[in-house]
Amino acid sequence: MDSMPTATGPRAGEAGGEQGRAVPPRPTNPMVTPLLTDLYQFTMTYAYWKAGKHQDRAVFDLYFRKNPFGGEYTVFGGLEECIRFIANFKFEVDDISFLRSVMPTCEDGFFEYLKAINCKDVEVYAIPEGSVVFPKIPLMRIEGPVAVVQLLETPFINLVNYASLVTTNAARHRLVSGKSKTLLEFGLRRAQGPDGGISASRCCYMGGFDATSNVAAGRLFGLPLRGTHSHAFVSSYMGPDEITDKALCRRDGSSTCQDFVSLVQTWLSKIQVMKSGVPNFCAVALALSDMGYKAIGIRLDSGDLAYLSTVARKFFCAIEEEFGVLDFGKMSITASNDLNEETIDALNKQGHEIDAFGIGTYLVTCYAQAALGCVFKLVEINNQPRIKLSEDVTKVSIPCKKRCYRLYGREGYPLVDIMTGDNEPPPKVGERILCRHPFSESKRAYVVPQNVEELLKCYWPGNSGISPPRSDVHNGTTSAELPSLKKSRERCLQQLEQMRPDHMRRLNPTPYKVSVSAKLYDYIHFLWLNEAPVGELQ
Ligand SMILES: Nc1ncnc2c1ncn2[C@@H]1O[C@H](COP(=O)(O)OP(=O)(O)OP(=O)(O)O)[C@@H](O)[C@H]1O
Ligand SMILES: O=P(O)(O)OC[C@H]1O[C@H](OP(=O)(O)OP(=O)(O)O)[C@H](O)[C@@H]1O
Ligand SMILES: O=C(O)c1cccnc1
Ligand SMILES: [Mg+2]
Repeated sequence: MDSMPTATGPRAGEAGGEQGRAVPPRPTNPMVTPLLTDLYQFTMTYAYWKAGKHQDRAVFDLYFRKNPFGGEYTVFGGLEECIRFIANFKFEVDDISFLRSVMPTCEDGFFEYLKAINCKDVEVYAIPEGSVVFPKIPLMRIEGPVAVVQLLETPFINLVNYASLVTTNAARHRLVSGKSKTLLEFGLRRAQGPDGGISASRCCYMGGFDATSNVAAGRLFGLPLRGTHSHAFVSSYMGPDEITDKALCRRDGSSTCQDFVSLVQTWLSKIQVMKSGVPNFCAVALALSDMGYKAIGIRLDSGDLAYLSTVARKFFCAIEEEFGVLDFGKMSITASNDLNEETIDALNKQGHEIDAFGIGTYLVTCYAQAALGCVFKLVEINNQPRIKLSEDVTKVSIPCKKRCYRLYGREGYPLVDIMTGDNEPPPKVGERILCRHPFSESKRAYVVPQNVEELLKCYWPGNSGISPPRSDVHNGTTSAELPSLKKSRERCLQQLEQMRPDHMRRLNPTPYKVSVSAKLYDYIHFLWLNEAPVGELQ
């Protein structure tokens, strides 16, 4: 379990010790409580209870239907917060009082039932956070008493939807920038409220950013913090005369320069050729260098960033050459100002000398696409498969409790994801398997996998959860530990790199194949025909 501190109070079960196991902390945002759901979930829970079917064993899949940003991949985020949520799922006394006031016709027995609800009978299987994922494949499979799991629909989608969207956005910015660039998330001021800002900082780090300017997120998640300074700071000085304490001690403490400002001005007189802040920066950097300090660099925040970065780099290199200041030419150049994938792509095409991009508004608001559109669909109840039909074939759900695998080809690339029925034997390395498009009869392919990866792992009850003692093996899958944020970031970067490049390109990327086994295909279409009414023409 991630050992990040939380600002929201003690870990559930902390006092009791729960057999000495570590326990997932509360959700990062204290607003994430069992009331953070839609009213209709309570209406349905009441109806399940009233009908005596609240304990029916249900299986729901959480998935999305289409990749965002015109791309052909998504990065999964938000799992840890879901696990924190169910680990601490409990109605407080005043939650119950409030629910009584909004559901005045419900019997006392229903509220007694709600009071006693927790998630000890719920199981959550999920793809590890930070994984590259595709439409239709369940990101999470949630099993448990139908009335309880129904209450999880809204908060789970809420926790996964934006997290996955912004992680994907961050990953896309990483891919267009290239591995060698430093990416700084500067979005807090433009994020959709405090929660948008905090979640964005965590997710952008997971999606491949290096650091954030968001101090609260730095503290909550242990993220690297970085920052420069703004125009206000520069323009707050009317002139050098304002600087009263002019002394600067050498870095090694050996002596003190009584008038550092004059030292800077001497340098400035030697290099003043460019009409910008760059010579000012260089004069200070050179004077600092005299005193044994090393300046870090500049940030460009307006104008033509490709041109200005090139001019600044030339200036730095000329100074290195002229005055023999080692590595002055390698001074870091950060750029910001309404950057996004397109502008970074344009800068790359023009050629530039930027080392670090500071990206805010377009990144955290997910300006190019507002939501991912995750859904939570019932796929089985009391071992009976359920299917949701729709005129729109992309909206037909894939029934049954399923297992999901990623099959890798000879060159090491993932070739296809495949869903099978829960009881089907898993695909085997070196054994040919038929992969079928779930809805299009003619689309199918044989695959001989060189590697088979099972995608869904059991995260709840986890082997570090507050869940009651029970076998750590569920459905043949050993409970997985939630990885640290750093590990999820590594997973994300490694998986992005492992994908075939044509799936990842920005323009007209090739769709990655998502399939079902032949057996599941037949079963889906059998159910479909069974459930779809036959029309009558007159
Ligand atoms: N070389 C470039 N190629 C493509 N886009 C660029 C380039 N340089 C900067 N941009 C982008 O062009 C836009 C310029 O913004 P804007 O019109 O506000 O100009 P500005 O120079 O920032 O003005 P101001 O100084 O008033 O803020 C920004 O979105 C920036 O990221
Ligand atoms: O541009 P973003 O990608 O959102 O990145 C963050 C921006 O926030 C700051 O300025 P701000 O936008 O507050 O003021 P400015 O536009 O007047 O510089 C900073 O200088 C960046 O430009
Ligand atoms: O540190 C910076 O340069 C910064 C931080 C937030 C927003 N804009 C810039
Ligand atoms: Mg701006």
